[in-house]
Amino acid sequence: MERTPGRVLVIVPTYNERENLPLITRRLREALPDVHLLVADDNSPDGTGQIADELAERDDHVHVLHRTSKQGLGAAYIAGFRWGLAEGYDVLVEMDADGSHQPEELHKLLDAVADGADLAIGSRWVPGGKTVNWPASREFLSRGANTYVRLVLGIPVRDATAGFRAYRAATLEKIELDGVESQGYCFQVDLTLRTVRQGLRVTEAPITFVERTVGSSKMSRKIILEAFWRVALWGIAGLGERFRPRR
Ligand SMILES: Nc1nc2c(ncn2[C@@H]2O[C@H](COP(=O)(O)OP(=O)(O)O[C@H]3O[C@H](CO)[C@@H](O)[C@H](O)[C@@H]3O)[C@@H](O)[C@H]2O)c(=O)[nH]1
Repeated sequence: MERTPGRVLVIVPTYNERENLPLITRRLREALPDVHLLVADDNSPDGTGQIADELAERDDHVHVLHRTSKQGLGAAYIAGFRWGLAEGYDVLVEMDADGSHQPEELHKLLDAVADGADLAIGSRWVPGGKTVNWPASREFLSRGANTYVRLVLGIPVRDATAGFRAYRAATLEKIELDGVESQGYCFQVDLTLRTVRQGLRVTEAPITFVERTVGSSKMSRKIILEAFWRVALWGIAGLGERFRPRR
């Protein structure tokens, strides 16, 4: 039986996803008809924003946030979270537009939240999780990045870079979104770390990540470097906290 932990908003950040957006919208609406969708578009040159507007005109469960320029995944999600919190949603979900994250698996994350998780992560690297058609280089990078994160930050999460996740609204309210500066994919690690450090409950549910067949990844060297230096700095800051003399 389907269980929902309240009003759910799925936030989909988009940059040049005109072909993917109608398909992912249809799949989500069919899989979970009650959930709402917010498209956070960074003024995509390919007209994704206009496609989103057309979808929203036909369906009152679809909403659009138009942003002025490409400012990274993290900034788009923060804007989406703020919109969702102001509108009173109980659960805010992150999901890619390109079909890598399957709407048909979203119920696993919502079940985990209904069972008490403050953050439920759709994980490729727990038993039962997997990837389909992902190039070996991307798998190597993702596994390496997660090992680096675990070693440097010591957080007990197998897939801290995963982008399919469900947050309780209360979690986002506690983790001080104002202080988040990460722009690229390390945004995912940043929010995981903040959630863990608040003593909140993080659950990983196994998912199948399917490599996109249309459009292209926005992964770049800049995104990898940002993740590398930010994680190192968070690790050093954490060590400083641990060894600070107590008075
Ligand atoms: N608005 C906005 N959207 C963006 C931006 N950059 C990427 N996106 C959107 O964010 C989603 C994910 O981007 P991809 O470029 O397709 O990601 P990926 O390489 O497949 O990376 C996936 O794996 C990463 C590593 O595990 C994850 O960290 C990431 O979230 C994602 O799931 C897509 O819907 C894409 O359009 C941006 O600057 N602005």
